[in-house]
Amino acid sequence: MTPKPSSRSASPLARPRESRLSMLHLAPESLGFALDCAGQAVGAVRLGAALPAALQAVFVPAPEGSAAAARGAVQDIAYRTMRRLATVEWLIAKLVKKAPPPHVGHVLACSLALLVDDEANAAYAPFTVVDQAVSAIGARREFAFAKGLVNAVLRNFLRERETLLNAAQADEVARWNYPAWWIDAVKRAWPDTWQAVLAAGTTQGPLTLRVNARRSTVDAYLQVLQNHHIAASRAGDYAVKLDTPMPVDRIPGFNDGVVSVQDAGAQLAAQLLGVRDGMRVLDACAAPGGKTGHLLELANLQLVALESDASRARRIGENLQRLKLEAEVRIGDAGAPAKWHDDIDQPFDRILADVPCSASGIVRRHPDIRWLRRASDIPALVAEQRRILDALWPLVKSGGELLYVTCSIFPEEGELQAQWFGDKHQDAVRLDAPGQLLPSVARAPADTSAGSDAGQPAEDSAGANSDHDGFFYARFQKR
Ligand SMILES: C[S@@+](CC[C@H](N)C(=O)[O-])C[C@H]1O[C@@H](n2cnc3c(N)ncnc32)[C@H](O)[C@@H]1O
Repeated sequence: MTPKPSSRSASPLARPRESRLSMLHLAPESLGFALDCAGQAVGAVRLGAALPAALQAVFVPAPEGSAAAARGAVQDIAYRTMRRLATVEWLIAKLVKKAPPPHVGHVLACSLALLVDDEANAAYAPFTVVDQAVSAIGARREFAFAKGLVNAVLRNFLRERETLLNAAQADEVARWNYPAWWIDAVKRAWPDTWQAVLAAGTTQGPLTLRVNARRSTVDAYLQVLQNHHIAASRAGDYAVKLDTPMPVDRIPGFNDGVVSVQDAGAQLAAQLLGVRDGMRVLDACAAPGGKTGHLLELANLQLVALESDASRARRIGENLQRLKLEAEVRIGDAGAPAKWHDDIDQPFDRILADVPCSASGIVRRHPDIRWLRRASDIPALVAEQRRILDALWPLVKSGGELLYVTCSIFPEEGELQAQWFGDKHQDAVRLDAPGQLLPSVARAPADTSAGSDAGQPAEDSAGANSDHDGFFYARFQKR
């Protein structure tokens, strides 16, 4: 789920007039321009905005013609910075005596995020980063005074790089790049594998495709990719993982609906529901429609796709249009069926309850989530998930099934929730399902580093040594 802007800060993207930035005099294709824009996006996330919305807000006023040239670089820098935010904020605190103005701090954070990788993996040469960061700060009239500071901080970092990065390891937050409450929660939940779970979440997820079963097979599609000289491998019954991510419009067959982008762990949902032609199915929290599309690829269904957020619901239609498939899209609250379900006599054969959750299992694709969530969000989400489950259960036909799904790694939203449901609903029989899938990163056989999936099963239900996000699956049948 793409995280929504936090309700705590009503409009983190709207700057008060007095804090608006002055004109930026930089070429849109320069690294300095990208650092400035990424710095603005990081600043918005720090005020509570979701990163995709923050990036969108940065691009809107960008000079004409700059979007295409700069968008990729800005996005890449902002996402990298989110994954290393605690490390770079720790470094800034070490390297400056007095906290700089927020925009200067955010540009510094983005610049350091480009410098912490060793030179072999770095996206830009270190001195280019320093030079362009200084230009970015100098190009805003109100911050030009801080050019010397930015130059000194970045050069000092490069001089003391190893010592500083080693010292950062002693600070858990700076080392793992999650808030302290999150690190504690993962340690409590997964005492034997917590390091691998945290490390997996700071990698960049692969580009995984779902092959449309109506149009092709994994083997046939791998052949198509090979003909296009695109390296890829099987990652599940319908899943293909590209060795190198690429824009979707360059992926063969994407625009025609032969494949969709979907994580290998997420692809299990439609398979676990065991849908057959003619079934009546409710996809209860459906937007943007990833799992809706998969269900319809597997069988001819009477499918109701329910979503509470009208703007997100539009994306279900867009996705299905590309796949040339149809569902009945309804806007409504899954926790209040009386408002959208008037066919009381027609219960469902299958219900997919892909409920709102912490999204803690998909942080490698949405690295901002960890900085937006608060520990107090978890009990609120647990209560909401229970409300939705209680309301949906009466809509399941006798002999029918409900699949409970979260993209969370916290047991409160996973196994504990499934146990609560089974205890409460005596007519619910728990069926076989994967339970908790922890995020895993495919690795070479000899790799036993902390960043590998050490401590996790070598093989799981998403495929042998596959590379997938974190999910929880529980399946219940009504007696
Ligand atoms: C995890 S996402 C669903 C992802 C979707 N199943 C897919 O595979 O593309 C959860 C969705 O539930 C929606 N939602 C949240 N609360 C809801 C409610 N009470 N009733 C219906 N939908 C809800 C959110 O807006 C969000 O789009």
